Amino acid sequence: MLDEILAGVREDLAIREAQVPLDEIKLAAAQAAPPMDAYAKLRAPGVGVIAEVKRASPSKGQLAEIPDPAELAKEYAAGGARAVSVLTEGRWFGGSLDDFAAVRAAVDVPLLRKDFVVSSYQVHEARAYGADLVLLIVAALDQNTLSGLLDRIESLGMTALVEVHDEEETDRALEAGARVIGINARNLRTLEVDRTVFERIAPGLPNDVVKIAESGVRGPHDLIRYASAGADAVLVGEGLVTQKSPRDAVAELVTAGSHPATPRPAR
Ligand SMILES: O=C(O)c1ccccc1NCC(=O)[C@H](O)[C@H](O)COP(=O)(O)O
Repeated sequence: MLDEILAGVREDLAIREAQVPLDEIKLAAAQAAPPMDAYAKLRAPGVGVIAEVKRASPSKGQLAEIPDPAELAKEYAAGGARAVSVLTEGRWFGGSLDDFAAVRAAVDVPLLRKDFVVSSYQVHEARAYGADLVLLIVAALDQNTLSGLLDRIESLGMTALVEVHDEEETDRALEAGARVIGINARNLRTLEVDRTVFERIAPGLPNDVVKIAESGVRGPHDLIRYASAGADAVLVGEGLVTQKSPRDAVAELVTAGSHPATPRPAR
């Protein structure tokens, strides 16, 4: 599945690189408003909610139409989302950089570029579009490329969210210098969600690493479960875009995450 997605990403990237030279993208990145300190925001007290603009997925197909991603992002922000994630991959997730630009213009919370980043061109592109966070998927990258992209992201003032699925990938993320690690419960081979993966890996991460539980949050009970295993934030897509009121759905999660009774291990 990952190889198939990556093949399409590389094809689309080659087209953009031919249309807009790297120097032009770098210039636009230099002129963009400075990035927010997403690391600090994600370490704030309580369990944060990163709310995702997600139209479709390989595991579920079409999830929601989302005719106006900016409006959805405003609802997320009004519900108390600590950050917004915008999928920019088009073939499988129905996202685009146009979606990202629209969301950037609409909300003032940190924005994650959620894509399959394999080249520094995409990192500069993310900055040019106003990203504060960029996703790096360990399974998609060799170690040199992972370290190089992470350094590039941080040198541009953004924060890398480094995604792992198992212990070996976690070791690679830490070796590369990840400060924010997303543990994704969705197995990239089977596409099944196993929430115990977070519970297994998160307790072994250093205290200063921000721990994000990705996938499988369908309501406050899932957030509370991830919180008790040490999550600083949860990344939620399907559980929000399929709701009648995404604002209320975010608010419910935020309330669960800020409740003093929500159990979280001490740092
Ligand atoms: O969502 C998928 O089917 C998927 C398949 C292959 C690679 C990545 C995939 N999803 C990306 C994500 O990480 C999720 O969008 C994100 O964690 C939110 O998950 P959910 O709340 O379960 O929609």
